[in-house]
Amino acid sequence: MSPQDRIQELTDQLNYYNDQYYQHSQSVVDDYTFDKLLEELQALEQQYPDAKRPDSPTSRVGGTISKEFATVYHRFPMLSLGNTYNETDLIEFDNRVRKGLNGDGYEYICEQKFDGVALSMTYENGLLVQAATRGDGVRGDDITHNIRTIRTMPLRVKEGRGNATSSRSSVPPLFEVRGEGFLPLAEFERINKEREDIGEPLLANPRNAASGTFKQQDSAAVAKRRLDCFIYSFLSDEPVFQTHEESLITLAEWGFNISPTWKKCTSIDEVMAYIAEWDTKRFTLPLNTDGIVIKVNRYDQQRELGYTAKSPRWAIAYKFKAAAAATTLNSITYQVGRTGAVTPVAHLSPVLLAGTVVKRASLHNANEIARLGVMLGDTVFVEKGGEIIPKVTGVDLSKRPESARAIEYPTECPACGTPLVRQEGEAHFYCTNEKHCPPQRQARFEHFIQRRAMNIESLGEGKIELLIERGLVEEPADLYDLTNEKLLGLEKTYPATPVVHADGTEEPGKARTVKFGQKTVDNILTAIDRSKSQPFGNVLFAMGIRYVGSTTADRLVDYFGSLDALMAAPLDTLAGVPDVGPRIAESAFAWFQDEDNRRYVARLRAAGLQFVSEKKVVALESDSLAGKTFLYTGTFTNFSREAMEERIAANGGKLLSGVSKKLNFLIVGENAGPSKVAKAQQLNVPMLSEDEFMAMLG
Ligand SMILES: NC(=O)c1ccc[n+]([C@@H]2O[C@H](COP(=O)([O-])OP(=O)(O)OC[C@H]3O[C@@H](n4cnc5c(N)ncnc54)[C@H](O)[C@@H]3O)[C@@H](O)[C@H]2O)c1
Ligand SMILES: [Zn+2]
Repeated sequence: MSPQDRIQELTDQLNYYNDQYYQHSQSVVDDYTFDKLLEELQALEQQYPDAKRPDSPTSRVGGTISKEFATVYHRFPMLSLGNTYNETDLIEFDNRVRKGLNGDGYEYICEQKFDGVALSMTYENGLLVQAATRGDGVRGDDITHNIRTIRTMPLRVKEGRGNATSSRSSVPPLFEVRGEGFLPLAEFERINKEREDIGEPLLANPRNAASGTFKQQDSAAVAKRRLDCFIYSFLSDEPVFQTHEESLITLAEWGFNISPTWKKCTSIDEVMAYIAEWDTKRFTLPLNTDGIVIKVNRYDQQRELGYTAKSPRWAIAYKFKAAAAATTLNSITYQVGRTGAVTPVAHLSPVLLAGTVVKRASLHNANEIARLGVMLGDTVFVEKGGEIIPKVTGVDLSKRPESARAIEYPTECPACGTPLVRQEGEAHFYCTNEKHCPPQRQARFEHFIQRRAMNIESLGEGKIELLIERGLVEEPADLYDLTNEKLLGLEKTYPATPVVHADGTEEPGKARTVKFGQKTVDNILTAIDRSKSQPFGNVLFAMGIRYVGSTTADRLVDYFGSLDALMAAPLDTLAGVPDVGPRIAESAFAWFQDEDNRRYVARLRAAGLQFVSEKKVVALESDSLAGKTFLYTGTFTNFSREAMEERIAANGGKLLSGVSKKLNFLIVGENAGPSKVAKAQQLNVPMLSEDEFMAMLG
């Protein structure tokens, strides 16, 4: 292929990766591969400038803006960062800085390169007035209402302490801060556990999950995922600070969330030491990072060095290659989850990876095994993102031993022998023996006792296992037949699992004894009794219907008010409930048709659980809004949120949760969400002012 053709090919390929990455929150290739291809394109374009295309990814910031949000123009362009994976380039960068500053002394500030989504926040008179994504660097999406859900993002800046020693105690009337929005790892794990629990496909990684969440329309749904943001820069028309360091210190005083991991370095050697220090320490942070950002500290020097079309000349990102290690795949076991999904787990020869010993890694599903082409006995690469369990990412075919054996994916459930099935479009095989498959049964109990369900967590940590084993319980309804007599004195010792240390030595680990003393039994019986007053939404969630997570359960409860109404509802009605849709509706409908499930529900009812919503029923004032659907956005002079919702209900109207074709009216208050308004315009949904709405009430 000619170099010119290669330029065409790379441009198309990289533009496609960018589109997937920024528009669809998906990484088709890993960052290292992407960056190497970009480097190749850059080198070719330098050699053959005539072949360079105007849409080349080397001279543009990767993202674009979307139609779903209002567009905002950035006051200062949001650029990318030059990056490198090696120290030689870093020394070259340092040389360029020195040359550029003509022998003037300089310092660097080193920061973590947080792996999330770039955000820009504008403050006017101390108030957060606008927040936007980077978009194409010039224009971004207005996602102010989503950013307001971030608890660490000040809506109002804390005024300086009035120590009057510098101009920095007073907040300038107009400024912008930039930061990285992210999903904390613990939150990512929580969401995925919940998704697994209700049978939803898992989110691929925290970065993609964060970028997908920031682009959601419904900020109530965004608020449920506890996004966070680290601020790392300050911009204003009037000079406020002399150095980046000063801005970081002051922004923290103003109430911004500044990661305390930054450090001032006076030489490139100190920078290297900082990089070495964080190479493994970064895995202790609450979020993923993928490198270190090195910035010239003084603002006047930053201005002197200036910018390329795409990135500042005064900063560079040193990127860590994903932490990877090679080891042997010894065996695979298959785990069965609550919904019967079978997940293969790779058992490896212990290997040190980013400071911890890894013995197990995730292989996701049968498709993934086929995609990797992996065999037992192979040398495999394992990689660690921030996730707890690392993943197998490739095979070293050159090391395949003659004894390597093909992986035979089980055709029967490893726990109960039921033939496995796979539905069209599903990645997992399932064991359909929902009721009697032991791991599914145990997981059903664990689901039932969790805090957001019946809150009987004193039964955790091996106790359920023991109750099942002794034949005291078969299904969660049996919990309500437990007595002091049946429980007191039960005991079992679980064997130790060996612990492998970083130096390869092994320790036998500790055996664990589960014991039902009087105090434990009292706690359990009290919690079981108290669970009878858990609200109906929790009970519905506890039943463990596939796809019915706790939010969906609450929506169904809000709509139907009682289990009888829910069970009597035809499929169409179920599917019409806001945020439910056909897939969940079918799952719930089928579940309630099943004889066994009906019997189970009857037992829970007999045990005295809540099957009716306690939500107060609003007395009907008029039917002036009958048959009409409403949504409101912003704040109102005459109504609080609750009052607004009550008036709609009391006059026969129905509240929807988002702008759709089903919406009849959008009531627009002050500070209305621009995305809701834009969507309503797009769908031709009429908008009402507060006065117009009051007139409709009559
Ligand atoms: N795998 C793929 O398919 C694919 C596709 C497109 C892009 N990418 C990756 O994304 C990179 C391009 O993304 P980019 O343009 O956002 O550049 P970048 O990620 O290399 O660097 C710029 C970004 O770093 C972030 N950042 C994090 N911590 C920071 C800090 N302390 N100070 C300043 N900025 C900080 C900001 O969001 C900023 O916008 C590529 O180099 C590649 O690695 C991957
Ligand atoms: Zn089974």
